[in-house]
Amino acid sequence: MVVDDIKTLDQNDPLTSYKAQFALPDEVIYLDGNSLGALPKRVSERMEETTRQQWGQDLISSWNKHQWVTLPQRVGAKIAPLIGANAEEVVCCDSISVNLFKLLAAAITFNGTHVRNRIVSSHDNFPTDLYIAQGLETLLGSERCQFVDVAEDELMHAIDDQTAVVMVTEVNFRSGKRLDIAALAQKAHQHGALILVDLAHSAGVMPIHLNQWRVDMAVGCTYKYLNGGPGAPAFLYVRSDLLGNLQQPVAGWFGHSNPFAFAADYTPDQGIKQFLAGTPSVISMAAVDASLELFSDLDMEQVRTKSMQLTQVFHELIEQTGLTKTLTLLSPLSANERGSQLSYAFDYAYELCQALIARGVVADFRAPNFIRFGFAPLYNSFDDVWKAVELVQQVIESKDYLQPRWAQRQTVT
Ligand SMILES: Cc1ncc(COP(=O)(O)O)c(C=O)c1O
Ligand SMILES: Nc1c(O)cccc1C(=O)C[C@H](N)C(=O)O
Repeated sequence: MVVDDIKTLDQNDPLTSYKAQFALPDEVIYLDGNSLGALPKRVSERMEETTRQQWGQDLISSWNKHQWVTLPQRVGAKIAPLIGANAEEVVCCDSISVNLFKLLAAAITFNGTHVRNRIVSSHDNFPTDLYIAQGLETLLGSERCQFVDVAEDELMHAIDDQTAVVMVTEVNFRSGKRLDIAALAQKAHQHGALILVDLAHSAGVMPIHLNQWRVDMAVGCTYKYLNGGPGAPAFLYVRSDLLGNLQQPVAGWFGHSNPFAFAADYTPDQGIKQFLAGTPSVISMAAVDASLELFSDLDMEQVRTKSMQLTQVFHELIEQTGLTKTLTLLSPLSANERGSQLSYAFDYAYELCQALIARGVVADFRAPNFIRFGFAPLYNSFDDVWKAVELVQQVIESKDYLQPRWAQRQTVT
């Protein structure tokens, strides 16, 4: 592959105009959109309007005038087509962690008997997913709720008649490996279990077909490929025919059928609104709402095609420059089997990551020893990939990663 091939790829990129929609610094090659997505310019404009006019001038009347009160459902409805769901099956609220607690607890109580008491997951899942399941087991007791975590490859075999809910993340945050969600859903249903999918590393970067795959419940975040900003609220999906049959444990007033009646007793809403708990974080959610405008005309197949090309070209260049002698690919070799990231193991991954950041290439390090490059098709170009690999080569060949100054560890890496 030569630089002219890269130019041709950029010239033929149907998504090339999207980059101008983002406020990225000129000198930075940002390959960390899988941790925190870049800032869309329209989000800054919306923040200005939401704070200055809606909050500043219209004050409390904005709950009605600007429909703040229905923002979780309206934002959920915008996320729905991106995940293959109907508008009334999705709400935007809380964090993934809190939404997992609500849905796992609802799934365990839905499936009722003490015989069907297991949450099955893989021990390579994102830690918060594991912690929430462990916490629920502690809360309910292991007779009522037993958490079983197995190797990712063993998931299919671990699903049995004792399984109440299978909890999986579509794209593994370490390796980037993609699971076959339709197959897992089928296996869960054969055993009478539900399936709950974490879409943190999939939403906004690949087509997702929750209804078609027959997924019962899902969660995802909006701060990665949906570019909603740091700490932006998460989303939650429940299949329509389960709505009304599940009861989530955080029975807050925003999940009440009529919150502004201020009744003393809790009557849950029968729709997706039941999964809300308290007052929505209006400002953060307005940011998500604005960012989602970027996705309204997007063809997610096109996004996926470019995402696969970006990871493919990056790894081809790593191979071509002989860097695979130093960096060991942790992600699946086939682009089709991974999400929009590449992870490489290297004993000096932390130092390499710091030396790259100093040169304007932002990737991230994950303990104990790997560097992760995330590719956001809306604002990463093939030229970014070319330049990033050149800089990786420069740092590795010069052994600059051995400089003691890179070894100073930060809390968030
Ligand atoms: C797969 C996955 N699940 C959950 C989380 C965290 O969720 P939250 O901080 O919104 O609770 C992350 C990353 O932050 C993640 O990668
Ligand atoms: N959610 C994050 C945060 O609040 C601070 C720093 C990083 C994150 C992340 O998104 C981590 C991410 N989920 C990961 O895959 O590692």
